Amino acid sequence: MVRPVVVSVEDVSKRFVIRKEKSLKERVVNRRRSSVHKEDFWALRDVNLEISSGATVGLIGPNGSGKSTLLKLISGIMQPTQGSVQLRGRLAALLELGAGFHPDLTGRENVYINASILGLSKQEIDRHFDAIVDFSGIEQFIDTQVKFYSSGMYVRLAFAVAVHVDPDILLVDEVLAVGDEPFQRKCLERIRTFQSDGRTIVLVTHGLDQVAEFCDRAVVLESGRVIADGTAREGLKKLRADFEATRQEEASRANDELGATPAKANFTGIALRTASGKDEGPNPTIPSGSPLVVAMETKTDGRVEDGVLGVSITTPLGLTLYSTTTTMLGSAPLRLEGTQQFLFDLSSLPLTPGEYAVRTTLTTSGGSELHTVPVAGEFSVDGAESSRGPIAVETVFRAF
Ligand SMILES: Nc1ncnc2c1ncn2[C@@H]1O[C@H](COP(=O)(O)OP(=O)(O)OP(=O)(O)O)[C@@H](O)[C@H]1O
Repeated sequence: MVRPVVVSVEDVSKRFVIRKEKSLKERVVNRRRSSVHKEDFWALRDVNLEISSGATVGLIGPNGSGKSTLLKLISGIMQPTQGSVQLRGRLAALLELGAGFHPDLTGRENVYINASILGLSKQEIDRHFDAIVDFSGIEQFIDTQVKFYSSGMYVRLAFAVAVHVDPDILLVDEVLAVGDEPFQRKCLERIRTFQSDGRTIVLVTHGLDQVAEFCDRAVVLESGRVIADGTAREGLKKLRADFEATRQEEASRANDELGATPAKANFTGIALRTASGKDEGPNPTIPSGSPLVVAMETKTDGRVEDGVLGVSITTPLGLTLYSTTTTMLGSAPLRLEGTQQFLFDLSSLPLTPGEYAVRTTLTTSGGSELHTVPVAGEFSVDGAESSRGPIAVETVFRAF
């Protein structure tokens, strides 16, 4: 079934003008000119996005990549500098704290104003009012001015309004994270109900587990551009790889700043071998409980006297299921020099059917990182599905 497009973002760019105070010297030299520099800053560049009805989309990316700005453009509280945004259906948005509610008005007054902006009549709001207050759990404070609310109370009321106005499209910015655990769970349950009702949800979050759990699509932003748009798994993989690359760059910059010249040791090849002993290409499939060999080649410029190799099995989203190192296995520190080969022979992997990844690490015995490959290989485990969770346990059921 082809689902209609309900959010269409076409060639959208957003420019902010940033004002920077001039230094005292600049002001003295240029006395007649204004005391501020103005600079253009493009928070979004050429963004194209079509979201179909019923989709749950996660907008992810590093800090400052433009996620909240994109959500504000979709919600209409901000206009694009270039391009256009089109919507079909009633929209409710939970944006950054402070947007939407008037601080000097009470919770009750804000519920009426907010819900009427979102398209409900006075009678409809009267009908939903008790349910909204009940969902928010802040009945005691409903006649208090919202400027005295804690951020969690604020979000509770805002979320309660948003989900009671019967929206076709729900936009949620990171705000949910400020609610306490029981309230977050309640919100996520409500989001699940929204999904099964076939409503459209766009979620900005740094909670990558939430994206894995809820979203059928992930859009990755970086410096205002869409760098990946696909399944949640593809998006998360791309983002994690980027975070890892940034982390490694920062670590090497920190080393440079310290004037340290660490020996350069790298993985130059990694292969997964199954019981057959052959290299089975990049994505082998093994039966549950069977062995896997991780073979690796390293190359070292100079010499490392105390190398430690590590291997981990992770889920595709990076959760570690198993991890070991040469030290943990009782091996003495490795002398790394030139090109060398090593292997870890994992004699039995009791995993349930699914997809998994292998991470490899190379450090010194003091813990300094030499090279990490977050996804050095991927493999699948096949077999009958008789349980949930990653570990395969042979279980027999008997009735008496
Ligand atoms: N009103 C504004 N005026 C000037 N610059 C702004 C404005 N709003 C956002 N920006 C800038 O635009 C960029 C993108 O901001 P945005 O809040 O969309 O990022 P984000 O991906 O949501 O970040 P985070 O993960 O930190 O919430 C940032 O560099 C931010 O400083």
